[in-house]
Amino acid sequence: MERRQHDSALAEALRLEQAYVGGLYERLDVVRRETEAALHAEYARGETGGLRQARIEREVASAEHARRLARLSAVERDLCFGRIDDTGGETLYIGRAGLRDADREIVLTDWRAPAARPFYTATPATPKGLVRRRHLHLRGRTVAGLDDEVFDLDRLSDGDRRTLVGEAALMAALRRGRTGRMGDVVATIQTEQDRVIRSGLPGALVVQGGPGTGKTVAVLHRAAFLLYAHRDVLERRGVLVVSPTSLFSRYIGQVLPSLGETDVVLSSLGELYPGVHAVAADAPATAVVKGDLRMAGVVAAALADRQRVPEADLEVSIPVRTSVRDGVEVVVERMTLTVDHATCVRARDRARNARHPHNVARRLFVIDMLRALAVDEAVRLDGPTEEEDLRYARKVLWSQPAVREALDALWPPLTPQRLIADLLASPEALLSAAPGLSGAERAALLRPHGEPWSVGDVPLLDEAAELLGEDGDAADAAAPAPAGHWDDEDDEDGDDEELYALGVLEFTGLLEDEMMVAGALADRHRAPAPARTTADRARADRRWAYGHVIVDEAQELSAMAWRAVMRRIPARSLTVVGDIAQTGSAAGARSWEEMLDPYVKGRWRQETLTVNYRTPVEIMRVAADVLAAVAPDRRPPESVREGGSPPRAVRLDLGDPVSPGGPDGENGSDGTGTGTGALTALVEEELAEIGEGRLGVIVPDARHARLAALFPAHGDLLDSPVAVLTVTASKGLEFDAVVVVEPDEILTQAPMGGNDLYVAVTRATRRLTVTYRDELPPMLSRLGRH
Ligand SMILES: Nc1ncnc2c1ncn2[C@@H]1O[C@H](COP(=O)(O)OP(=O)(O)OP(=O)(O)O)[C@@H](O)[C@H]1O
Repeated sequence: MERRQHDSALAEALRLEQAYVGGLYERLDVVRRETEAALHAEYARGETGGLRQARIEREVASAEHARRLARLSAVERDLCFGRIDDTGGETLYIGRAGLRDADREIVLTDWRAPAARPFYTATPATPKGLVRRRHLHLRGRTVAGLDDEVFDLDRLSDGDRRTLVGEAALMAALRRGRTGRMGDVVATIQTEQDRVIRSGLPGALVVQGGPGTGKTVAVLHRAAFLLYAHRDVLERRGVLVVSPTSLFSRYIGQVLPSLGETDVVLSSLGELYPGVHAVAADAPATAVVKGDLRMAGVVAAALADRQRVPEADLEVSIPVRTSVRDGVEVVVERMTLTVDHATCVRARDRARNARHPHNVARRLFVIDMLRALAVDEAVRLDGPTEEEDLRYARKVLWSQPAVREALDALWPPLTPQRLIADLLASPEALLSAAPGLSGAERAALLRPHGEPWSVGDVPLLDEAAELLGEDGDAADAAAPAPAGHWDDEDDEDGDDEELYALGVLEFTGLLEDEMMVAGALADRHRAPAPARTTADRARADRRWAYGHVIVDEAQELSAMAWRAVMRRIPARSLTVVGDIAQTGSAAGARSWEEMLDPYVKGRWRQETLTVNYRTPVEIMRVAADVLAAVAPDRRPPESVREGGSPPRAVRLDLGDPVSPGGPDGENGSDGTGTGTGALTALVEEELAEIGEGRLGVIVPDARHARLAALFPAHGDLLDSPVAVLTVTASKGLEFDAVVVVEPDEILTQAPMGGNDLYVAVTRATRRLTVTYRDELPPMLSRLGRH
């Protein structure tokens, strides 16, 4: 009887909610059509013609309509996912976007609006004025189910004073199989995550949290929140999300678009320098040296070494008379022009002291040297030495290949790639530029020309680019310029911007850092052209100054990488997310202070996430043992999932890591397996257990190539049912089932091996299996008991 009553009440509630939600979708359709019409009207007014100002205004309006349309399309799925009723009888529906009806009344509240906040923060203990929170589950445009939490303090027992928000909806979300891509969690954001998401824009926020605490997902929602709350600034200046690998960038790539935000730049560390896609990792010893802040001085010294003066006077032999014989021009008389050593030194010092980037300062050097050559030529030929004549003579001299060659040898036009590749390939160049490094450190840096760039090279390239001026400057500096152009040392239009930039530098303390010259910063603040999106422009421009930067898995960044990141955010508005206990890179962070204090000393705030939404309690106990062994002062997060299958260890002999092949037998009768066949069988077994989900095989680096070949991925690795990964590549990812191969080798393969093992055993949402040949490491002994 009671059951029947409940069912009919539920049916009635669903009917009412369907009526409301149906109305919201109708309204969404109307707004979309209106926006489409406005966009077409803008196009119809023509893209050309009219005053420049009017044209720009039209372009801006079109871009705004197009962005709005993209946002409205993105919110179709789960448009409305919640409802709150307060003690005053008010009801609000919460959704992915805000909507107003034809009378401008709010019918759907954007999840980011302040009014929506109680939906995420009310708990039975602190109901924030709510009497009920309802989660709506949609299938397409149909309301398929709902979960209610009624806040009735009188009925609250101590045990009920849980802090999980919308527990039923949360658990339903967590139970879903992994799709290979991270999804948004807008309907089930938890209170501690909400605090991170809505923390203010200015300054540096550090989000520290153990594995699976939703750091990544929370900061992506934070990006969407900041764009909503500060759209004016951030749409112009852009938001950058830096991730450790491009695999991880792809893994998280869907979250912001699903929240209606498509204009955010996602970049891996190896892609931070436009035009380079570095994926290679350096050996730990190399990574440590390359990541050390002393490398900034080494790059500067390497550049200074390329600004030379001849040991004695400069002598250049140029043709003065030629004649044509048999149709070929031959030189019949040459003349040697000289610039004395002291003048060469003066020209070099003057160019250096101007404090312009190398490729810009080169112009000063070349002008001075050409002038000296022109004077010498005039003296030798008894020619005129009026300024006008010298200017002409300079131009003629610059067209002489011998002159160009001589000056290029002293102050060459350089690209960052050329400077760094030349430096790292030459023991002599390294010795000269890095006398402060030990012999072993210099040896660790050496690499042959032509090797692919490593992720650790990217900050060096960035450093070089900052000192050289942009690539375009190298081309300009190499090309002959009209004499008049080279006389103008300053770009007058840039003066105001340069003053503003100086102000910014002083404010942020960068002036003391001398990390960038004001001219370079001024370029970053010049008014944008309206045609391309902010993200497009920012992505292509190494010197872009972002409005906000989010750094995920931030513990992996070296000190040099931080320098490159900070350069992109002169206003120092950034969110830093990570877990010091998961640091895998030997050049990575041991503490947040160590990495951040050089830039924002005493001016950063920290939030800590404490609840693990990924790893079930049973697996987390194993992870906690690992953590206790490698970082006894850190506490693991508390898991909300229970009832996962018990994690297990399986003895499995895969042969030697380096020798190809190894035994190829099947499972032994005692449950011990040998060979890759046994691993394949184990993976099949696990796949059968998880049904639709994904499985990750996490392996020691030395075994990766051979084991990855057993499970070839067709297309993107993330879409494949089985992904074989090194620990570094698995960072930040998660799978329904995980098989960790040879934990002993993971522990010993790198200085931070303990942290790596902690990462590996915390990637599973449901099942964990560890395979080993000889002995389980003592910190995994709990597994041996299963
Ligand atoms: N509020 C939430 N509602 C639903 N799912 C959530 C919530 N918070 C986190 N999750 C899920 O928990 C999992 C872990 O989240 P996430 O990857 O962001 O954690 P993390 O702290 O970055 O982990 P790690 O440090 O191990 O990389 C993801 O599947 C995420 O969707």
